[in-house]
Amino acid sequence: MNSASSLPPFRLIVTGGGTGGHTYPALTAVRTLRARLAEEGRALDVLWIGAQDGLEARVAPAEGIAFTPVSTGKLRRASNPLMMVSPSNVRDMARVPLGVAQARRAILAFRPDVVLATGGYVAVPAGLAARMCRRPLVLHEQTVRLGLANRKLAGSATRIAVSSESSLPLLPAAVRGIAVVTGNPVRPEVLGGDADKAVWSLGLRGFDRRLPTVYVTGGAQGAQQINDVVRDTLPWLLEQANVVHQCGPANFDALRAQLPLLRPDLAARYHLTGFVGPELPDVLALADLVISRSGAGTLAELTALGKPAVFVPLATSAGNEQVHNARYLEAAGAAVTLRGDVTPDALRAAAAPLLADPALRATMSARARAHGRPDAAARLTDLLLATATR
Ligand SMILES: CC(=O)N[C@H]1[C@@H](OP(=O)(O)OP(=O)(O)OC[C@H]2O[C@@H](n3ccc(=O)[nH]c3=O)[C@H](O)[C@@H]2O)O[C@H](CO)[C@@H](O)[C@@H]1O
Repeated sequence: MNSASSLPPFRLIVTGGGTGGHTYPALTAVRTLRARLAEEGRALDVLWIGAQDGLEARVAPAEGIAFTPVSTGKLRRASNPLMMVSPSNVRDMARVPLGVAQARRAILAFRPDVVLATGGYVAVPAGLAARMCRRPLVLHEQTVRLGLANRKLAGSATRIAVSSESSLPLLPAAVRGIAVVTGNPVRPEVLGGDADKAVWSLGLRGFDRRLPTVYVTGGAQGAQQINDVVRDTLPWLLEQANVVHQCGPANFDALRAQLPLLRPDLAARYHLTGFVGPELPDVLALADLVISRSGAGTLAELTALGKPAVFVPLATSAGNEQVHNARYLEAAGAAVTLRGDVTPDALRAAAAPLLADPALRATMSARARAHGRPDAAARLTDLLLATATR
């Protein structure tokens, strides 16, 4: 018998979620750590502390990960500090102490070797509880600047993993010494998609494979602004491309109601969906061009795969983080960013050269790939193992 197999299971608590951008890096870290430990004959026990209404509440059980929901409140940003004292903020902030108490109970019972927090407001109670229970706490930040949850937790962290070197000078000086650049983990299956499988599994029989395929995505919840501009550009777009449009579950019915307005030959090249689930890798493999928000998760995936993109950044996210993300790749010649009013004319002007010129897409693809970090999950796993108490 391998002597390593007599080691007790490694015990990990992950916390974070709400959106895909915070949920999938945690999921990828769990999978990578599990595989790494298995090579040493060691098991991994995991508990995910999340919010009942977050994406993580579906993702963790589907992965066979034990899930404990805790109470938490949205941390709203406000340019005017007085706005922070709104009734909804007071109500939400009052939920955090209850969440800390619930998370503390879970941590004391589970006795993790390390706690990984990947952001989203649900990470705050569990991160604070980790500190109270004196468990090592690793934060992972996907975006260039620390998000609100990670800013609240930075003082409690043992290590802070960031996704790019450009984050380091932006960190509070007091925590710069505990920061490590790991990159933003991308789910391994995202890198191994099959375009033909997407056509088959999504029933895209009307797609014309001689034309490029555009994947439109607004992030897990969809983006109204992208949906509106794509809807208004659709007849033109479908003259020169197939389109897979992920619109967000809440927006699906309203958009579907407009489908009969499309010419049938064009409608055959259009696939509308609320959320792209397990078939995401195949859809990405099929895509020649992506029109999307510039959230950190999407960017990590598009650069790892080398996909040319037209970005429509969410301009109100903290510190205009999505604008920064998008412009960074645009400056590298890997993407185009829509600025100012997001009109059909602006989208047509940005997409037309890319749809017309496969050589241009190939050049942008190579430039995007140069910014990918396929080893991010392995680096984050190294950090978790190095920070664990046992
Ligand atoms: C509105 C908001 O607060 N956005 C933030 C949120 O992004 P948000 O989570 O909305 O978006 P991201 O781009 O980071 O991640 C989306 C993830 O969901 C996946 N996906 C999306 C749609 C779909 O149908 N299926 C699917 O699997 C994507 O492939 C990706 O893995 O967290 C990011 C990471 O901290 C931040 O950079 C964003 O600014």
